[in-house]
Amino acid sequence: MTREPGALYLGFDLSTQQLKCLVIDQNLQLLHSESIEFDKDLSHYKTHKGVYLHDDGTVECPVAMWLEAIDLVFHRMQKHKHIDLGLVKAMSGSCQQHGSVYWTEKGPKLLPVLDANGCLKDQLFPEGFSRNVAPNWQDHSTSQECRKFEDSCGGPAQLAHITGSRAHHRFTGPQMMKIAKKEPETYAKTHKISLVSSFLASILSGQFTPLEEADACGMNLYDVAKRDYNENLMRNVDTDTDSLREKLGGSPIPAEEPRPVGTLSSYFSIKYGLNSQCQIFPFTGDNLATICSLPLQPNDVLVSLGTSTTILLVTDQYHPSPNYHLFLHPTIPKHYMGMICYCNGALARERIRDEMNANHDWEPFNEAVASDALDNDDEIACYFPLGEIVPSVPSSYRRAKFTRSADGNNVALKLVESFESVAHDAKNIVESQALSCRVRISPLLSKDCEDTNCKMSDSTVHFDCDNFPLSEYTKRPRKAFFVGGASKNDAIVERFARVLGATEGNYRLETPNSCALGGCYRALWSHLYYEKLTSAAFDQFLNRKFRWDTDVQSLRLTSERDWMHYNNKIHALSELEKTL
Ligand SMILES: Nc1ncnc2c1ncn2[C@@H]1O[C@H](COP(=O)(O)OP(=O)(O)O)[C@@H](O)[C@H]1O
Ligand SMILES: O=C(CO)[C@@H](O)[C@H](O)COP(=O)(O)O
Repeated sequence: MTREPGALYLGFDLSTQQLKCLVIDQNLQLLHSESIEFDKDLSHYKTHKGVYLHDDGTVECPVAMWLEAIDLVFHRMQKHKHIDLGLVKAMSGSCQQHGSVYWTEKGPKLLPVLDANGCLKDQLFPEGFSRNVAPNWQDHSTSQECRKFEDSCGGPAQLAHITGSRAHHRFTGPQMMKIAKKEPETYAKTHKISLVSSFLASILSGQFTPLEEADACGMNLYDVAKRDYNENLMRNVDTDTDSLREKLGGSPIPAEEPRPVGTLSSYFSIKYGLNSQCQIFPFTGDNLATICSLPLQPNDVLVSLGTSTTILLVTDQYHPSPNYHLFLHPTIPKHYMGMICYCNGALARERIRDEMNANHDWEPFNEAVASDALDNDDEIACYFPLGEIVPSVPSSYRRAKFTRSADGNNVALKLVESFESVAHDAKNIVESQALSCRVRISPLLSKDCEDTNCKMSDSTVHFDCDNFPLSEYTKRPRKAFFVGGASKNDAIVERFARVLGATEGNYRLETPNSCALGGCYRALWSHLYYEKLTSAAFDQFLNRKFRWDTDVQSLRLTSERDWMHYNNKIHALSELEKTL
């Protein structure tokens, strides 16, 4: 491989609560990290945890805030003298999945002519956008639209078969349908629609950029096997499907093809001293970028402890099911990303932390989570301050004590208002979140994956201990990798690891910004591949370059005994979910 000494690569992540940007060199060495926290750094938008949450379940983000954040992140990076932005050869990155940005006819025309003496927000907002806000992935307001999507193709299993997922509130198709029906004037004014990922790529490249194919799988509109939009599903949004295709910018950019969407907009090169030839490669969804941050092998699981908790793995099998999501892999041909996503991850844990300690200090929470003396073996609970995705239930809290029959086959639950102390809630929330991941990822780990998925495909809400033996839910992953904001918390990660029970090791990525890091790696590999400086495929490239000694921290291996301990709670969780 030819070297380009001094070259730098940027990876962005426009996630729920922050815009992050990482800088790496050609050896994958992390040189700098910058982050804009929306609530704190752009507090005039009055977001709470990056979003506006409405009573009817609508959750949205202000587009103008993102524009300000983009300028601010470059402004701050420019101040760091050890980073020469002029050496940046390529950028890529990721954004929260499913969110959509609505452009007026004028919007895309403004992009190439932005004046570096002004700022993004003042020149693009409001006339560039037909909607001031973008739907956020935590939105729960599209039940009717989801039903329509599933009915229009024969049900959840059929929709999952076509698009890789059953209908989900947050998916872009149902969200666009809601806007088209409930805000017809807005929809009529909409000339183009971006996913958050293609929005950021458009801003950076100074031209409207089509969707990236892997991220397009999060819409309930894209036929994964045919690699094209499904006309029948598109009609749920707009009967004029040609016009909808046009709004989406035509066919998505093939996921695995490393070709730049353009070079950096002159707005950024002039204003912040970047190289005008810097290549912009496609941006994707945050979870899709996360799997590019690690050399994952079959049966490895990646646990992303961001605002959401998501559990991810890579597979070459397309065996869709309503119980999980499959997306095209963003960089490896003929591969897919399996995913299970929970809304109630970090924010639900924070609520319990704050009940234990008004100073938002994690210490008391961690003490409870790490404690083996705190006896909660007969307790099970679900903590869903927001409506949950899996199981698909409205906002709810349930706590129960349980007993098992002598033969272990039956569980009797007794719902309770509270446990002995909030410390029990701390340990129970981490255990139940991890246990839900464990049982639901199990079919994706199976060697006889095809059979298992077929058997499970009707059970769209609950995993089901009545009809399937415990062994269906007790497959152990090979390695578990922990990433995201909460992965720096030893107590949470250690407890999660014990429940998941990886057989060959538990690891924490040294930088919690795995999505941005995956973006950096994609930018670097794409640039080298496109410039014919490497012929290695992405996975070969990463396997060769990944530095196990510095990029991940190896954690305690889970013992068989620790892992078996949690078999006892699986049946109880199944029973508890039936009460939701
Ligand atoms: N030390 C910590 N212990 C537990 N959780 C933490 C810790 N530090 C950060 N977090 C959690 O990480 C979350 C943010 O994760 P991050 O991956 O940065 O979010 P995003 O979804 O915006 O990408 C916060 O909501 C917080 O609950
Ligand atoms: O909706 C999903 C995945 O389907 C979420 O994972 C979002 O992509 C946001 O992620 P974070 O802000 O938690 O990183």
